[in-house]
Amino acid sequence: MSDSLERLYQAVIAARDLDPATSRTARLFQRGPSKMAKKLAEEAIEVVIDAVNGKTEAVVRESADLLYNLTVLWAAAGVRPEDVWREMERREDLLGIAEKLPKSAVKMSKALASTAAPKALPKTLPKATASPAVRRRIVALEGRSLRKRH
Ligand SMILES: N=c1c2ncn([C@@H]3O[C@H](COP(=O)(O)OP(=O)(O)OP(=O)(O)O)[C@@H](O)[C@H]3O)c2ncn1[C@@H]1O[C@H](COP(=O)(O)O)[C@@H](O)[C@H]1O
Repeated sequence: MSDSLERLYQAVIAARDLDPATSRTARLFQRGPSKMAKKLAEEAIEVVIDAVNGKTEAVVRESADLLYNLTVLWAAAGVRPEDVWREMERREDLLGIAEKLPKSAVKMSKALASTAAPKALPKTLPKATASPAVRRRIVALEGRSLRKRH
């Protein structure tokens, strides 16, 4: 998928300077980031509505529109696809799966950091039987405390 997105991103960059009368991408660049953001939000809502209504094919089509509008906004914001892949890899290394740090883990790590003697983290992580949320939280805390040691 990342190859397709990277090809699309390059095509969007190339289309930026085309004639807005014939290129939708050039027209989006001409109208600026607020129009791009509006289109991206509209596409996201269309994906949500089609998914809730079980329209799988429509979800596929609208998701392609969503990704197109996302790459346009990335280009306008100076974000490259590889910047996003790097962030996803960082999260995968930290949490084992590419997702944001659970809010509760952030709160817990702040609470632990504020106590005088930080509680020692378990030497070994709980067996895989623990719920993913628990495993992620401990891994996340370990990740944050490791960062703090630098
Ligand atoms: N991948 C896409 C792409 N995906 C979706 N779209 C456009 O995004 C629209 C989907 O958004 P909407 O549902 O809002 O469509 P719409 O309601 O007709 O649009 P508006 O009335 O809101 O303007 C589609 O109708 C397409 O016109 C795309 N337009 C261009 N590309 C690629 O972008 C590159 C540059 O193309 P041009 O913009 O044509 O130069 C090329 O590689 C294209 O393949």
